Amino acid sequence: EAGENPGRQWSLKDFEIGKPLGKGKFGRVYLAREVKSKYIVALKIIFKEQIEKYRIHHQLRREMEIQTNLLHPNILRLYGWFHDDERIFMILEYAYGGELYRELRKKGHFTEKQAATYIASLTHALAYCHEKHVIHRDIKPENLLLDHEGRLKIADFGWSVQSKSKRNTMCGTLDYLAPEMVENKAHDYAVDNWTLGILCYEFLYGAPPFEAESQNDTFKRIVNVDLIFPSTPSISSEAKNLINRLLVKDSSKRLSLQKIMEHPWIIKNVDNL
Ligand SMILES: COCCOc1ccc2cc1OCC(=O)N(C)CCCNCc1c[nH]c3ncnc(c13)N2
Repeated sequence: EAGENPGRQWSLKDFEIGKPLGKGKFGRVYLAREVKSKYIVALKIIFKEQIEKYRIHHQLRREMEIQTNLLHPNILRLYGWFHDDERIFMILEYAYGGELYRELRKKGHFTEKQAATYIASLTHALAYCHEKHVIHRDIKPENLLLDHEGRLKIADFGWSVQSKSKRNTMCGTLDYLAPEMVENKAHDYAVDNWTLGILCYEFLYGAPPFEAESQNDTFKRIVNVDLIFPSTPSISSEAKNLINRLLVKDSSKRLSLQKIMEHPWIIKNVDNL
């Protein structure tokens, strides 16, 4: 399998490129097959001029070092990478189920059982990242993928940082950003806990809680934690309790990842805990 000899130098001639899987800000992802082993992978192709233009070379390098060292069932594997004169190629685990948000748009919203299962998977993956001093900071539905068994995989670590200290660089779309980030204050691991609250709400209602016409209105709703639970779909009080304990302005008062795993809504709705 592609990961067996990580040290070896890969090149484009080792792969047959298949259908495009999607287009991101900095690159396109394709289905691909390693010629000798016939192993199926995803190949993310990023143009070097894009990297120079957006001056994200060091960030991309950090992201690839981080993702190579992360080994977790809910984190998309980065098996290795190579480059030619104008492109960088990332050899990634292929997620057959594609992007989770397509699933969310198709279904409108997930059942409480499905939402709780995804939140538990994300919590496990984040606990693992925080143990390795990695803050993801940019978890949003299009960076969440599903494998052939419908298991959640976090893909893009574009904004992750290997950090012990507090960070305060703006990043990501506003909807998922915690108050301390949109207020450009120093922030720490707890931003990922806030994002779990945003995603839990979005999985259950089909849209993020602070969505608004303008970025400025979203900004105001986030910093005021202007949280409203619509009457439909009708959601259990346990689910609302979890969301209320994650979308807390004071980052030190947000429910910890450990406490999320022990929350009654998770215990009640997730099978293989
Ligand atoms: C700096 O980059 C770090 C790595 O980022 C990614 C790795 C793998 C990705 C996506 C990644 O970033 C987000 C992105 O490019 N899009 C939103 C466009 C493509 C969406 N994926 C579609 C997809 C379907 N089946 C897949 N199996 C594996 N990986 C996939 C996909 N995508």
